[in-house]
Amino acid sequence: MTDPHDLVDKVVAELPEWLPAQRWFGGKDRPVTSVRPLRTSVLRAEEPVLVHLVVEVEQPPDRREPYQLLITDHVENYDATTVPELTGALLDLIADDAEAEGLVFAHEPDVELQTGLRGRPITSEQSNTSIVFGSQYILKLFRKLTYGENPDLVLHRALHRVGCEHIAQPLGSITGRLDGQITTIGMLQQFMPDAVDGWAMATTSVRDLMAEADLHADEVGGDFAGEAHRLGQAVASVHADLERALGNRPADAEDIDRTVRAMVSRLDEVVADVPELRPYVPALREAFEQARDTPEAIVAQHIHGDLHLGQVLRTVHGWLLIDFEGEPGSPIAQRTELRSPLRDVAGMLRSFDYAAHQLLVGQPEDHQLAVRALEWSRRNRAAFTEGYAEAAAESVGDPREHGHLLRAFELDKAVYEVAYEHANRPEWLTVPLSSIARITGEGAVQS
Ligand SMILES: Nc1ncnc2c1ncn2[C@@H]1O[C@H](COP(=O)(O)OP(=O)(O)O)[C@@H](O)[C@H]1O
Ligand SMILES: O=P(O)(O)O[C@H]1O[C@H](CO)[C@@H](O[C@H]2O[C@H](CO)[C@@H](O)[C@H](O)[C@H]2O)[C@H](O)[C@H]1O
Repeated sequence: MTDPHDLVDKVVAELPEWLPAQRWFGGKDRPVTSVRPLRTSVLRAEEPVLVHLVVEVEQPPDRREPYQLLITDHVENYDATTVPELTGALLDLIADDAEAEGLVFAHEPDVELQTGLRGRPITSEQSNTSIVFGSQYILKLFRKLTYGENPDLVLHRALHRVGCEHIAQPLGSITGRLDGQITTIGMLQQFMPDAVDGWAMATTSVRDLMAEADLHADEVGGDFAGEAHRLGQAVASVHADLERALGNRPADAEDIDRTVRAMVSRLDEVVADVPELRPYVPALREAFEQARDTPEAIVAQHIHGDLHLGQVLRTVHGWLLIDFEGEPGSPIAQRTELRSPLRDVAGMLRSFDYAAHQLLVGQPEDHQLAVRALEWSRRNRAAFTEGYAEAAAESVGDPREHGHLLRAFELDKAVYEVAYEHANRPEWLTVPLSSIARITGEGAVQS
Protein backbone atom coordinates (compact mmCIF):
# COMPACT_ATOMS: atom_id res chain seq x y z
CA MET A 1 0.00 0.00 0.00
CA THR A 2 1.54 3.32 -1.08
CA ASP A 3 1.69 6.12 1.46
CA PRO A 4 0.57 9.27 -0.43
CA HIS A 5 3.27 11.36 1.24
CA ASP A 6 6.01 8.90 0.24
CA LEU A 7 4.64 9.13 -3.31
CA VAL A 8 4.92 12.93 -3.19
CA ASP A 9 8.57 12.73 -2.02
CA LYS A 10 9.42 10.24 -4.74
CA VAL A 11 7.76 12.30 -7.50
CA VAL A 12 9.21 15.62 -6.35
CA ALA A 13 12.73 14.11 -6.45
CA GLU A 14 12.18 13.10 -10.10
CA LEU A 15 10.62 16.36 -11.25
CA PRO A 16 13.80 18.30 -12.21
CA GLU A 17 14.35 15.72 -14.93
CA TRP A 18 10.70 14.98 -15.81
CA LEU A 19 9.33 18.52 -16.08
CA PRO A 20 11.46 19.77 -19.00
CA ALA A 21 10.22 16.84 -21.09
CA GLN A 22 6.56 17.91 -20.72
CA ARG A 23 5.02 19.97 -23.55
CA TRP A 24 3.16 22.15 -21.04
CA PHE A 25 6.27 23.05 -19.08
CA GLY A 26 6.93 26.73 -19.80
CA GLY A 27 10.55 26.87 -18.63
CA LYS A 28 12.34 24.74 -21.22
CA ASP A 29 14.81 27.55 -21.92
CA ARG A 30 16.67 27.07 -18.59
CA PRO A 31 17.65 24.17 -16.35
CA VAL A 32 15.50 23.30 -13.32
CA THR A 33 17.62 23.78 -10.21
CA SER A 34 15.09 22.77 -7.56
CA VAL A 35 11.49 21.78 -7.00
CA ARG A 36 9.68 22.06 -3.68
CA PRO A 37 6.11 21.19 -2.76
CA LEU A 38 3.90 24.20 -1.93
CA ARG A 39 0.66 22.39 -1.15
CA THR A 40 -0.51 18.79 -1.16
CA SER A 41 -4.11 17.52 -1.23
CA VAL A 42 -4.65 13.79 -0.88
CA LEU A 43 -7.86 13.25 -2.87
CA ARG A 44 -7.76 9.46 -2.54
CA ALA A 45 -5.67 7.72 0.14
CA GLU A 46 -6.36 4.08 -0.86
CA GLU A 47 -5.00 2.50 -4.03
CA PRO A 48 -5.00 3.85 -6.64
CA VAL A 49 -3.80 6.90 -4.72
CA LEU A 50 -4.69 10.34 -6.12
CA VAL A 51 -2.79 13.42 -4.94
CA HIS A 52 -3.09 17.01 -6.11
CA LEU A 53 0.24 18.71 -5.80
CA VAL A 54 1.43 22.27 -6.35
CA VAL A 55 5.19 22.64 -6.60
CA GLU A 56 7.43 25.65 -6.92
CA VAL A 57 9.94 25.24 -9.73
CA GLU A 58 13.16 27.20 -9.42
CA GLN A 59 15.27 28.18 -12.44
CA PRO A 60 18.32 30.44 -12.63
CA PRO A 61 18.86 33.25 -12.03
CA ASP A 62 15.68 34.01 -10.03
CA ARG A 63 12.64 32.42 -11.67
CA ARG A 64 10.26 30.72 -9.20
CA GLU A 65 6.94 29.52 -10.60
CA PRO A 66 4.14 27.30 -9.27
CA TYR A 67 3.00 24.30 -11.33
CA GLN A 68 0.22 21.85 -10.57
CA LEU A 69 0.42 18.08 -10.87
CA LEU A 70 -2.08 15.30 -10.36
CA ILE A 71 -0.19 12.19 -9.34
CA THR A 72 -0.92 8.53 -8.68
CA ASP A 73 0.89 5.28 -7.94
CA HIS A 74 -1.30 3.60 -10.58
CA VAL A 75 0.83 4.37 -13.67
CA GLU A 76 4.57 4.29 -14.18
CA ASN A 77 5.02 8.00 -14.96
CA TYR A 78 2.81 8.93 -11.94
CA ASP A 79 0.70 11.27 -14.15
CA ALA A 80 -2.88 10.76 -12.98
CA THR A 81 -4.32 12.96 -15.75
CA THR A 82 -3.96 9.93 -18.03
CA VAL A 83 -6.10 7.64 -15.81
CA PRO A 84 -9.82 7.90 -16.74
CA GLU A 85 -11.15 6.43 -13.44
CA LEU A 86 -9.19 8.96 -11.41
CA THR A 87 -9.93 12.10 -13.40
CA GLY A 88 -13.63 11.11 -13.40
CA ALA A 89 -13.53 11.82 -9.65
CA LEU A 90 -12.73 15.50 -10.36
CA LEU A 91 -15.96 15.95 -12.33
CA ASP A 92 -17.96 14.32 -9.53
CA LEU A 93 -16.39 16.65 -6.96
CA ILE A 94 -17.32 19.69 -9.11
CA ALA A 95 -20.89 18.40 -9.53
CA ASP A 96 -21.15 18.01 -5.72
CA ASP A 97 -19.75 21.49 -4.93
CA ALA A 98 -17.28 19.61 -2.74
CA GLU A 99 -14.40 20.84 -0.63
CA ALA A 100 -11.48 18.45 -0.23
CA GLU A 101 -8.19 19.07 1.51
CA GLY A 102 -8.29 22.82 0.89
CA LEU A 103 -9.42 22.55 -2.74
CA VAL A 104 -12.82 23.99 -3.61
CA PHE A 105 -14.75 22.31 -6.41
CA ALA A 106 -17.79 24.25 -7.66
CA HIS A 107 -20.22 24.27 -10.53
CA GLU A 108 -21.48 27.56 -11.94
CA PRO A 109 -24.88 28.78 -10.68
CA ASP A 110 -27.86 27.12 -12.43
CA VAL A 111 -25.70 24.35 -13.87
CA GLU A 112 -26.45 20.72 -13.16
CA LEU A 113 -23.75 18.26 -14.17
CA GLN A 114 -23.91 14.61 -15.08
CA THR A 115 -21.63 12.50 -12.87
CA GLY A 116 -19.92 9.11 -13.19
CA LEU A 117 -18.19 9.90 -16.51
CA ARG A 118 -14.65 8.78 -17.27
CA GLY A 119 -12.17 11.48 -18.18
CA ARG A 120 -9.84 11.16 -21.17
CA PRO A 121 -6.98 13.59 -21.71
CA ILE A 122 -6.89 15.32 -25.09
CA THR A 123 -3.76 14.44 -26.96
CA SER A 124 -2.95 17.74 -28.66
CA GLU A 125 0.21 19.51 -27.58
CA GLN A 126 -0.82 22.41 -25.32
CA SER A 127 0.29 24.73 -22.52
CA ASN A 128 -2.16 23.11 -20.09
CA THR A 129 -3.77 19.70 -19.67
CA SER A 130 -7.39 19.27 -20.73
CA ILE A 131 -9.58 16.28 -19.93
CA VAL A 132 -12.78 15.44 -21.80
CA PHE A 133 -15.76 13.76 -20.10
CA GLY A 134 -18.12 11.90 -22.44
CA SER A 135 -19.09 14.26 -25.20
CA GLN A 136 -20.29 16.95 -22.80
CA TYR A 137 -17.54 18.52 -20.74
CA ILE A 138 -13.91 19.58 -20.93
CA LEU A 139 -11.84 20.35 -17.82
CA LYS A 140 -8.70 22.41 -18.21
CA LEU A 141 -6.09 21.99 -15.49
CA PHE A 142 -3.85 25.05 -15.60
CA ARG A 143 -0.31 23.77 -15.37
CA LYS A 144 1.63 26.95 -14.60
CA LEU A 145 -0.53 28.63 -11.98
CA THR A 146 -1.08 32.36 -11.81
CA TYR A 147 -1.76 33.63 -8.32
CA GLY A 148 -5.39 34.77 -8.04
CA GLU A 149 -8.23 34.20 -10.46
CA ASN A 150 -7.20 33.04 -13.91
CA PRO A 151 -8.29 35.46 -16.69
CA ASP A 152 -9.57 32.48 -18.69
CA LEU A 153 -12.28 31.87 -16.08
CA VAL A 154 -12.93 35.56 -15.37
CA LEU A 155 -13.46 36.44 -19.04
CA HIS A 156 -15.51 33.33 -19.83
CA ARG A 157 -17.84 34.15 -16.94
CA ALA A 158 -18.17 37.80 -18.02
CA LEU A 159 -18.87 36.83 -21.64
CA HIS A 160 -21.42 34.22 -20.63
CA ARG A 161 -23.19 36.81 -18.48
CA VAL A 162 -23.85 39.01 -21.52
CA GLY A 163 -24.93 36.06 -23.66
CA CYS A 164 -21.87 35.89 -25.93
CA GLU A 165 -22.52 33.44 -28.80
CA HIS A 166 -18.87 32.78 -29.59
CA ILE A 167 -17.64 30.96 -26.46
CA ALA A 168 -18.16 27.57 -24.85
CA GLN A 169 -20.25 27.94 -21.70
CA PRO A 170 -18.26 27.90 -18.43
CA LEU A 171 -19.68 25.17 -16.15
CA GLY A 172 -17.45 24.91 -13.11
CA SER A 173 -14.12 25.55 -11.45
CA ILE A 174 -11.50 24.22 -9.06
CA THR A 175 -9.75 26.71 -6.79
CA GLY A 176 -7.27 26.56 -3.94
CA ARG A 177 -5.32 28.99 -1.78
CA LEU A 178 -1.81 29.77 -2.89
CA ASP A 179 0.24 32.23 -0.92
CA GLY A 180 -3.01 33.41 0.70
CA GLN A 181 -4.72 34.08 -2.64
CA ILE A 182 -7.69 32.18 -4.01
CA THR A 183 -6.17 30.74 -7.14
CA THR A 184 -7.85 29.10 -10.15
CA ILE A 185 -6.61 25.56 -10.67
CA GLY A 186 -9.13 24.26 -13.19
CA MET A 187 -12.03 25.34 -15.39
CA LEU A 188 -14.87 23.11 -16.62
CA GLN A 189 -16.61 24.03 -19.86
CA GLN A 190 -19.10 22.76 -22.35
CA PHE A 191 -17.28 20.46 -24.83
CA MET A 192 -17.99 20.85 -28.55
CA PRO A 193 -17.65 17.33 -29.99
CA ASP A 194 -18.23 18.47 -33.57
CA ALA A 195 -15.61 21.23 -33.50
CA VAL A 196 -12.60 21.56 -35.79
CA ASP A 197 -9.92 24.04 -34.87
CA GLY A 198 -9.05 26.91 -37.18
CA TRP A 199 -5.43 25.79 -37.52
CA ALA A 200 -6.44 22.38 -38.93
CA MET A 201 -8.87 24.01 -41.37
CA ALA A 202 -6.46 26.71 -42.47
CA THR A 203 -3.47 24.42 -43.03
CA THR A 204 -5.66 22.01 -45.02
CA SER A 205 -6.64 24.93 -47.23
CA VAL A 206 -2.98 25.95 -47.70
CA ARG A 207 -2.10 22.38 -48.72
CA ASP A 208 -4.93 22.38 -51.25
CA LEU A 209 -3.54 25.50 -52.83
CA MET A 210 0.01 24.18 -52.89
CA ALA A 211 -1.12 21.00 -54.60
CA GLU A 212 -2.72 23.00 -57.43
CA ALA A 213 0.08 24.40 -59.55
CA ASP A 214 -2.18 26.26 -62.01
CA LEU A 215 -5.01 27.61 -59.87
CA HIS A 216 -5.23 30.67 -57.67
CA ALA A 217 -6.41 30.80 -54.07
CA ASP A 218 -9.96 31.85 -55.01
CA GLU A 219 -10.27 28.98 -57.51
CA VAL A 220 -9.35 25.95 -55.38
CA GLY A 221 -11.95 23.89 -53.53
CA GLY A 222 -10.42 24.46 -50.11
CA ASP A 223 -10.52 28.27 -50.25
CA PHE A 224 -10.66 29.57 -46.67
CA ALA A 225 -11.49 33.23 -47.32
CA GLY A 226 -15.23 32.87 -46.49
CA GLU A 227 -14.33 31.32 -43.13
CA ALA A 228 -11.65 33.95 -42.51
CA HIS A 229 -14.26 36.66 -43.12
CA ARG A 230 -16.74 35.04 -40.68
CA LEU A 231 -13.94 34.63 -38.16
CA GLY A 232 -13.20 38.34 -38.37
CA GLN A 233 -16.85 39.05 -37.62
CA ALA A 234 -16.82 36.64 -34.65
CA VAL A 235 -13.71 38.25 -33.13
CA ALA A 236 -15.26 41.72 -33.46
CA SER A 237 -18.44 40.43 -31.82
CA VAL A 238 -16.47 39.00 -28.85
CA HIS A 239 -14.67 42.32 -28.46
CA ALA A 240 -18.02 44.12 -28.38
CA ASP A 241 -19.30 41.64 -25.75
CA LEU A 242 -16.18 42.09 -23.62
CA GLU A 243 -16.71 45.81 -23.79
CA ARG A 244 -20.39 45.42 -22.83
CA ALA A 245 -19.55 43.12 -19.92
CA LEU A 246 -16.49 44.86 -18.51
CA GLY A 247 -16.30 48.30 -20.09
CA ASN A 248 -13.50 50.16 -21.83
CA ARG A 249 -11.69 53.46 -21.66
CA PRO A 250 -10.07 55.73 -24.23
CA ALA A 251 -6.37 55.08 -24.67
CA ASP A 252 -4.19 58.20 -24.44
CA ALA A 253 -0.62 59.14 -25.33
CA GLU A 254 0.59 57.71 -22.02
CA ASP A 255 -0.91 54.31 -22.87
CA ILE A 256 0.78 54.32 -26.26
CA ASP A 257 4.06 55.32 -24.63
CA ARG A 258 3.78 52.43 -22.15
CA THR A 259 2.92 50.07 -25.00
CA VAL A 260 5.93 51.13 -27.05
CA ARG A 261 8.26 50.83 -24.08
CA ALA A 262 6.93 47.35 -23.29
CA MET A 263 7.53 46.28 -26.91
CA VAL A 264 11.10 47.59 -26.84
CA SER A 265 11.76 45.96 -23.51
CA ARG A 266 10.42 42.59 -24.74
CA LEU A 267 12.63 42.94 -27.82
CA ASP A 268 15.70 43.56 -25.64
CA GLU A 269 14.92 40.53 -23.51
CA VAL A 270 14.32 38.19 -26.43
CA VAL A 271 17.34 39.30 -28.44
CA ALA A 272 19.56 38.59 -25.42
CA ASP A 273 18.46 34.93 -25.64
CA VAL A 274 18.06 34.56 -29.40
CA PRO A 275 20.96 36.06 -31.40
CA GLU A 276 19.22 35.25 -34.72
CA LEU A 277 16.94 38.23 -34.00
CA ARG A 278 19.83 40.71 -33.84
CA PRO A 279 19.88 41.87 -37.50
CA TYR A 280 16.26 43.05 -37.22
CA VAL A 281 16.57 45.09 -34.04
CA PRO A 282 16.97 48.57 -35.63
CA ALA A 283 14.00 48.05 -37.99
CA LEU A 284 11.87 46.64 -35.18
CA ARG A 285 12.65 49.57 -32.90
CA GLU A 286 11.73 51.98 -35.67
CA ALA A 287 8.42 50.20 -36.30
CA PHE A 288 7.60 50.28 -32.57
CA GLU A 289 8.34 54.01 -32.42
CA GLN A 290 6.03 54.61 -35.39
CA ALA A 291 3.16 53.18 -33.32
CA ARG A 292 3.07 56.53 -31.51
CA ASP A 293 1.61 57.94 -34.69
CA THR A 294 -2.06 56.98 -34.22
CA PRO A 295 -4.33 59.38 -36.09
CA GLU A 296 -7.65 58.09 -34.70
CA ALA A 297 -8.81 57.64 -31.11
CA ILE A 298 -8.31 54.09 -29.86
CA VAL A 299 -9.76 52.24 -26.87
CA ALA A 300 -8.37 49.98 -24.17
CA GLN A 301 -10.46 47.04 -22.93
CA HIS A 302 -10.22 43.39 -21.91
CA ILE A 303 -9.12 41.29 -24.87
CA HIS A 304 -8.31 37.65 -25.64
CA GLY A 305 -4.57 38.29 -25.53
CA ASP A 306 -3.20 35.23 -27.35
CA LEU A 307 -5.49 34.89 -30.32
CA HIS A 308 -4.39 32.52 -33.06
CA LEU A 309 -5.95 29.89 -35.31
CA GLY A 310 -5.45 27.17 -32.70
CA GLN A 311 -7.65 29.18 -30.30
CA VAL A 312 -10.75 29.19 -32.48
CA LEU A 313 -13.12 26.31 -33.10
CA ARG A 314 -15.49 25.96 -36.04
CA THR A 315 -18.71 24.28 -34.96
CA VAL A 316 -21.85 23.72 -37.03
CA HIS A 317 -23.15 27.00 -35.60
CA GLY A 318 -20.12 29.19 -36.29
CA TRP A 319 -16.79 30.19 -34.76
CA LEU A 320 -15.97 29.97 -31.04
CA LEU A 321 -13.02 31.55 -29.27
CA ILE A 322 -11.34 29.51 -26.53
CA ASP A 323 -8.48 29.97 -24.04
CA PHE A 324 -8.69 33.55 -22.76
CA GLU A 325 -5.62 33.07 -20.57
CA GLY A 326 -3.40 35.43 -22.57
CA GLU A 327 0.18 34.63 -23.62
CA PRO A 328 1.36 31.92 -21.25
CA GLY A 329 4.88 33.40 -21.36
CA SER A 330 3.87 36.94 -20.29
CA PRO A 331 3.52 38.30 -16.73
CA ILE A 332 -0.02 38.17 -15.31
CA ALA A 333 -0.10 41.94 -14.69
CA GLN A 334 0.31 42.52 -18.42
CA ARG A 335 -2.23 39.86 -19.34
CA THR A 336 -5.02 41.34 -17.22
CA GLU A 337 -4.62 45.02 -18.06
CA LEU A 338 -6.95 46.86 -20.43
CA ARG A 339 -5.37 46.78 -23.88
CA SER A 340 -6.10 47.59 -27.48
CA PRO A 341 -8.33 45.02 -29.23
CA LEU A 342 -6.06 45.50 -32.23
CA ARG A 343 -3.63 43.18 -30.47
CA ASP A 344 -6.04 40.30 -31.06
CA VAL A 345 -6.47 41.32 -34.68
CA ALA A 346 -2.68 41.33 -35.04
CA GLY A 347 -2.43 37.91 -33.34
CA MET A 348 -4.81 36.41 -35.86
CA LEU A 349 -3.06 38.08 -38.79
CA ARG A 350 0.19 36.51 -37.55
CA SER A 351 -1.52 33.16 -37.47
CA PHE A 352 -2.61 33.36 -41.12
CA ASP A 353 1.00 34.04 -41.95
CA TYR A 354 2.10 31.08 -39.82
CA ALA A 355 -0.40 28.69 -41.40
CA ALA A 356 0.92 29.54 -44.86
CA HIS A 357 4.64 29.66 -44.11
CA GLN A 358 5.02 26.79 -41.66
CA LEU A 359 4.58 24.42 -44.61
CA LEU A 360 7.80 25.82 -46.06
CA VAL A 361 9.96 24.79 -43.10
CA GLY A 362 12.70 22.59 -44.53
CA GLN A 363 11.91 23.57 -48.18
CA PRO A 364 13.69 26.95 -48.44
CA GLU A 365 14.56 26.51 -52.12
CA ASP A 366 11.03 26.10 -53.42
CA HIS A 367 10.21 29.51 -54.87
CA GLN A 368 6.85 28.40 -56.26
CA LEU A 369 5.67 27.22 -52.83
CA ALA A 370 6.83 30.50 -51.27
CA VAL A 371 4.77 32.48 -53.79
CA ARG A 372 1.71 30.33 -53.08
CA ALA A 373 2.16 30.75 -49.32
CA LEU A 374 2.23 34.52 -49.67
CA GLU A 375 -0.83 34.49 -51.91
CA TRP A 376 -2.82 32.43 -49.41
CA SER A 377 -1.72 34.56 -46.49
CA ARG A 378 -2.59 37.85 -48.20
CA ARG A 379 -6.02 36.67 -49.30
CA ASN A 380 -7.05 35.35 -45.90
CA ARG A 381 -5.59 38.21 -43.89
CA ALA A 382 -7.56 40.63 -46.05
CA ALA A 383 -10.79 38.62 -45.69
CA PHE A 384 -10.38 38.41 -41.91
CA THR A 385 -9.70 42.14 -41.57
CA GLU A 386 -12.65 43.00 -43.80
CA GLY A 387 -14.97 40.80 -41.69
CA TYR A 388 -13.69 42.41 -38.51
CA ALA A 389 -14.04 45.94 -39.90
CA GLU A 390 -17.64 45.30 -40.99
CA ALA A 391 -18.72 43.98 -37.60
CA ALA A 392 -16.73 46.53 -35.58
CA ALA A 393 -17.97 49.55 -37.53
CA GLU A 394 -19.88 50.85 -34.48
CA SER A 395 -17.25 49.94 -31.88
CA VAL A 396 -13.50 49.49 -32.42
CA GLY A 397 -13.69 50.58 -36.05
CA ASP A 398 -11.60 49.51 -39.02
CA PRO A 399 -8.17 48.14 -37.97
CA ARG A 400 -6.71 49.39 -41.27
CA GLU A 401 -7.14 52.96 -40.03
CA HIS A 402 -4.42 52.28 -37.45
CA GLY A 403 -1.81 50.89 -39.82
CA HIS A 404 1.28 51.76 -37.78
CA LEU A 405 -0.11 50.47 -34.51
CA LEU A 406 -1.38 47.27 -36.10
CA ARG A 407 2.00 46.66 -37.73
CA ALA A 408 3.77 47.26 -34.41
CA PHE A 409 1.44 44.78 -32.65
CA GLU A 410 2.13 42.20 -35.34
CA LEU A 411 5.87 42.65 -35.01
CA ASP A 412 5.66 42.54 -31.21
CA LYS A 413 3.74 39.27 -31.47
CA ALA A 414 6.37 37.93 -33.86
CA VAL A 415 9.08 38.80 -31.32
CA TYR A 416 7.09 36.86 -28.68
CA GLU A 417 6.88 33.96 -31.14
CA VAL A 418 10.64 34.04 -31.67
CA ALA A 419 11.04 33.47 -27.91
CA TYR A 420 8.28 30.85 -27.91
CA GLU A 421 9.73 28.88 -30.83
CA HIS A 422 13.27 29.16 -29.48
CA ALA A 423 12.10 27.57 -26.21
CA ASN A 424 9.61 25.06 -27.61
CA ARG A 425 10.04 24.28 -31.33
CA PRO A 426 13.49 25.51 -32.47
CA GLU A 427 12.95 24.09 -35.98
CA TRP A 428 10.10 26.61 -36.41
CA LEU A 429 12.16 29.64 -35.43
CA THR A 430 12.44 30.63 -39.08
CA VAL A 431 8.66 31.11 -39.31
CA PRO A 432 8.43 34.28 -37.15
CA LEU A 433 11.93 35.38 -38.22
CA SER A 434 11.03 35.29 -41.91
CA SER A 435 7.83 37.24 -41.18
CA ILE A 436 9.83 39.90 -39.37
CA ALA A 437 12.15 40.07 -42.38
CA ARG A 438 9.16 40.46 -44.73
CA ILE A 439 7.26 43.01 -42.66
CA THR A 440 10.28 45.20 -41.94
CA GLY A 441 11.73 44.72 -45.42
CA GLU A 442 15.04 43.67 -43.84
CA GLY A 443 16.00 40.95 -46.35
CA ALA A 444 14.86 37.37 -46.46
CA VAL A 445 15.51 34.64 -43.98
CA GLN A 446 15.49 31.00 -45.02
CA SER A 447 12.23 29.31 -44.07
N1 LIG B 1 -15.01 23.73 -25.50
C1 LIG B 1 -14.26 22.95 -26.26
N2 LIG B 1 -14.81 22.05 -27.10
C2 LIG B 1 -14.04 21.23 -27.88
N3 LIG B 1 -12.71 21.23 -27.85
C3 LIG B 1 -12.10 22.11 -27.04
C4 LIG B 1 -12.84 23.02 -26.21
N4 LIG B 1 -11.97 23.77 -25.50
C5 LIG B 1 -10.75 23.36 -25.87
N5 LIG B 1 -10.81 22.37 -26.80
C6 LIG B 1 -9.68 21.65 -27.42
O1 LIG B 1 -8.67 21.57 -26.45
C7 LIG B 1 -7.46 22.20 -26.92
C8 LIG B 1 -6.77 22.90 -25.75
O2 LIG B 1 -7.58 23.94 -25.25
P1 LIG B 1 -6.98 25.33 -24.81
O3 LIG B 1 -8.02 26.04 -24.03
O4 LIG B 1 -6.40 26.05 -26.00
O5 LIG B 1 -5.81 24.86 -23.85
P2 LIG B 1 -4.31 25.38 -23.62
O6 LIG B 1 -4.44 26.50 -22.63
O7 LIG B 1 -3.65 24.17 -23.07
O8 LIG B 1 -3.72 25.83 -24.94
C9 LIG B 1 -7.91 23.13 -28.02
O9 LIG B 1 -6.91 23.31 -28.99
C10 LIG B 1 -9.12 22.40 -28.61
O10 LIG B 1 -8.70 21.47 -29.57
O1 LIG C 1 -2.20 27.85 -27.52
P1 LIG C 1 -1.25 28.30 -26.45
O2 LIG C 1 -1.89 29.14 -25.40
O3 LIG C 1 -0.46 27.17 -25.88
O4 LIG C 1 -0.23 29.32 -27.22
C1 LIG C 1 1.15 29.11 -27.35
O5 LIG C 1 1.40 28.08 -28.29
C2 LIG C 1 1.02 28.37 -29.66
C3 LIG C 1 1.41 27.16 -30.50
O6 LIG C 1 0.62 26.07 -30.18
C4 LIG C 1 1.73 29.62 -30.16
O7 LIG C 1 1.22 29.96 -31.44
C5 LIG C 1 2.11 30.10 -32.53
O8 LIG C 1 2.03 28.92 -33.33
C6 LIG C 1 0.73 28.70 -33.89
C7 LIG C 1 0.83 27.46 -34.77
O9 LIG C 1 1.14 26.34 -33.97
C8 LIG C 1 0.30 29.90 -34.77
O10 LIG C 1 -1.04 29.70 -35.22
C9 LIG C 1 0.33 31.18 -33.92
O11 LIG C 1 0.03 32.29 -34.75
C10 LIG C 1 1.71 31.34 -33.33
O12 LIG C 1 1.70 32.48 -32.44
C11 LIG C 1 1.41 30.78 -29.23
O13 LIG C 1 2.13 31.94 -29.67
C12 LIG C 1 1.83 30.41 -27.79
O14 LIG C 1 1.46 31.44 -26.90
